[in-house]
Amino acid sequence: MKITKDLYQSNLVLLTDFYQLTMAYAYWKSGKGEQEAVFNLFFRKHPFQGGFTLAAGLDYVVDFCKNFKFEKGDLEYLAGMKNKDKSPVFEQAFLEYLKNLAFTCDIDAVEEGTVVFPNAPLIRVRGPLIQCQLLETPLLNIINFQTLIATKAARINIAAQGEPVLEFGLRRAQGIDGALAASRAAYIGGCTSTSNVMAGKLFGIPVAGTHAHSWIISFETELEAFVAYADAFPDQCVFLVDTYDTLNGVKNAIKVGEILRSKGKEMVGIRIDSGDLAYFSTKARQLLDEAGFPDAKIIASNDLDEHIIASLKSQEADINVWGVGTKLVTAYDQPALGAVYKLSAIRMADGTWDPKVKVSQQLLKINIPGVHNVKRYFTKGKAIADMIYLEDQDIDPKSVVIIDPIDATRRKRLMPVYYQEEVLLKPIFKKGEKVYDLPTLDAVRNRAAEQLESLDKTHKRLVNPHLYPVGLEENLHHLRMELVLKAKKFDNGMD
Ligand SMILES: Nc1ncnc2c1ncn2[C@@H]1O[C@H](COP(=O)(O)OP(=O)(O)OP(=O)(O)O)[C@@H](O)[C@H]1O
Ligand SMILES: O=P(O)(O)OC[C@H]1O[C@H](OP(=O)(O)OP(=O)(O)O)[C@H](O)[C@@H]1O
Ligand SMILES: O=C(O)c1cccnc1
Ligand SMILES: [Mg+2]
Repeated sequence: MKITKDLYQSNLVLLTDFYQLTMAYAYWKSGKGEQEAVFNLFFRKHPFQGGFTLAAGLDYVVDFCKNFKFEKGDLEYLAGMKNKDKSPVFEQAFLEYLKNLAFTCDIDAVEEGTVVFPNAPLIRVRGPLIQCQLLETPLLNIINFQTLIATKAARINIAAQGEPVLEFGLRRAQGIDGALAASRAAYIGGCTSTSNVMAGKLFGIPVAGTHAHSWIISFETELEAFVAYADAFPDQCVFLVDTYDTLNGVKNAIKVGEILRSKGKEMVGIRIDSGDLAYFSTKARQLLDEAGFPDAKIIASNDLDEHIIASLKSQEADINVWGVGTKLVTAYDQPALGAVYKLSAIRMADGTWDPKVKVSQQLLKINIPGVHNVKRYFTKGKAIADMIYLEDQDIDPKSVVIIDPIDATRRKRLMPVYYQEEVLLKPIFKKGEKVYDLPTLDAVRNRAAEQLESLDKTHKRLVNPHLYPVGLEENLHHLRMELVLKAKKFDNGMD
């Protein structure tokens, strides 16, 4: 998908925080700009108090990197930026440098639709410091949001237990790209369609919908409105029944359903958008069944989320299709994922890597150093643990121990000889050249479904999920501890 071309008619190289450009300038001036570095994008805690996160957004990242170029207009804008004393912020030679800057990084990333866990990288960027730094903000912007919404959608779809979830969020989404990116991510997370026609056009997502109360109240009576709708859409009739009196609305839908049937057509169903959805759906089901419409679907909407859907399921509501808008596309209960992008290694003059940690009072906030990757172990198709390991470390496959990054007393011994394994970070760009074929959106959606299937149901519980084990390989754990102790100079760790 070419977001830059289709949506913005330009590249997005200035879609970054100003401080990335000022740092880039200072790196350049200090001669460090080309020093090779490694940064990792990861999050520290699952959103929505859940037990899994579904990665999304890589397609946009690839598009962003392919179009990473400072063009004339971008440089003119930067040239016009002035300090308080009216001197230019960026000297001309630096703007020349930006003009000639070509994207040359290596990017390794988990594929879209992969289930991911805290602390393990979703994206690893390796390349000249300046380029790595300039990628921080756009990569976080893209991945944070789409991953958040794909995860929310997956939770909603889990609650719906395989029944279709129609995404209705456009009117409440966070602006234009918030809406489009949310529709895309919601589809990856398992939604069956979007109401957003432009998302349909841009991404090939199936577009679907019913009609609004305005249609009904524009007529003298509800029955007239249903008849006129059936006339326009004899093959796709879903009647919104709750404008005046829901059960009377169902009776009117049945009347029009019978008219349609006399013409050899079949109504698709009804939609209920207010009131007690358990009560009205059960009553509506009885009326439809008694009238000979057992196949008519009952669609419910109205501020739904995974918790209300799960509650309606437990109340045995007779709902077959779920329309979900606001709470999905705005990630209502947690508006940001909180993924970060941290430097983990820098290449020294002698060619060796210098692993880096940013020390914090909380172990949770201390990043994982070095050039690392993630391996997932499976037994009988089920994911059992993820190991974060140093890429150049020899690991004895017969005895793998992973250590919890927050609590080193929590360890798990793995016997990989009995397992299948998958390295999660896949090469996407090598020296700036794309080496990865982007899958279609449908393939990403299928991967998400398979990945969720590979996860034990205890991790997919909506509340108080069982923690999936993610640990550091022993050597990486020791390296991290060593660096932390060194940085804290041993004695002030308890200030
Ligand atoms: N049986 C139910 N169990 C749990 N939650 C429900 C049930 N029925 C509906 N809900 C949810 O309760 C909330 C009801 O919203 P609200 O108080 O706005 O009432 P309403 O029926 O939508 O009123 P209005 O007619 O003004 O739209 C919605 O989020 C809806 O999804
Ligand atoms: O409730 P959501 O999950 O956001 O789903 C979309 C909602 O948008 C429409 O009504 P709208 O909210 O615009 O008006 P209403 O609440 O007055 O029906 C529709 O009838 C749904 O209720
Ligand atoms: O098609 C629908 O029923 C629909 C679309 C947008 C928002 N609410 C409902
Ligand atoms: Mg509403």
